[in-house]
Amino acid sequence: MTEILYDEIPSLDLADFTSGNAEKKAAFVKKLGEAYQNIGFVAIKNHGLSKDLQNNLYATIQEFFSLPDSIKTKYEKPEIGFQRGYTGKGKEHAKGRNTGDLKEFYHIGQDLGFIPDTDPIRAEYPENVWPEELPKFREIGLETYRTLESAGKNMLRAIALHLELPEDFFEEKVIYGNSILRQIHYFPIENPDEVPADAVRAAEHGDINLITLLMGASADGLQVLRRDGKWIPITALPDQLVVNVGDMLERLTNKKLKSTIHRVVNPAREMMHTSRYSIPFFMHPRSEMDLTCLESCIDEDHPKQFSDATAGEFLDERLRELGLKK
Ligand SMILES: O=C(O)CCC(=O)C(=O)O
Ligand SMILES: [Fe+2]
Repeated sequence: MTEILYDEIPSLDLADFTSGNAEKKAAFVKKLGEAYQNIGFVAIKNHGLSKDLQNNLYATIQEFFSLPDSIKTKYEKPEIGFQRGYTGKGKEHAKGRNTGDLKEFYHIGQDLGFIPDTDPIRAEYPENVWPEELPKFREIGLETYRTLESAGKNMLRAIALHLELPEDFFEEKVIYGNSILRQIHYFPIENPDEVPADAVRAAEHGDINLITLLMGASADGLQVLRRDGKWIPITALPDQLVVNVGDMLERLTNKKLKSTIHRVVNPAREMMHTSRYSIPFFMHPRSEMDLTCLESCIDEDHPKQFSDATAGEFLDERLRELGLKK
């Protein structure tokens, strides 16, 4: 297949998929499929996340990150691989690197309060961690989590149709899935000479999960690597979410859908003293999901490229590679 080289990521309207108009729905699936077989990224509007909620969440996390390190580290949980609560500056590095990224972040996971007692997945998840300094964080964070999870489910329905699977193929795999809402602060650096010469805000990487939904960031810097080697800046509009394919979906589809490498570059030296905030939602399935390549994505021209693994096994391997798990 000749690859399409986009100069920017395609924009889609999620309402075309959800509004009940069959023609618009089919057109959405086609455009999404084309984008995911090429650049692996789209920007969508009408995703259901209100501007107010986004603003409230940004205001809350800015308040959190401005607390002194001695308070923030109270909410750090190395014993659970930092999967909930705070992760301090420079702790995470991209796969294959040793230099830590110039960021700190805070994780919200699937909240135990919403999972029925009868579902054994409860036992796999740690409790969320809520900073006592910010009483509103819990409500705002969980509402954002649920809204993005529901937008993600719609995107997965469209992906299933593109793969000629039943529309609800992912439904039971993502219910009470291990998704993570990560609020990131790329912190100010007063003296750029004090950080390692090769340290960047986020070194190039592919996301681990099925899909990522990313709220508009507070500043530029995100770039995706096009297949001809050119880095394309992502400039999503304020009303859009960026939604990209992660490594789990790439595995499942035997690379039919592309988990595209991306990074966040440092600003110009004179702007290094400024902060950047961004909030990705990493949509994960339940740990038992089988990521074995779909038979329909394997043929003579596309031999199977991945060994069989469950989502849980794959996640554990990647967390160790990122320095977050021993
Ligand atoms: O900060 C951003 O814009 C993107 C962050 C990202 O790619 C990630 O956390 O996986
Ligand atoms: Fe990413």
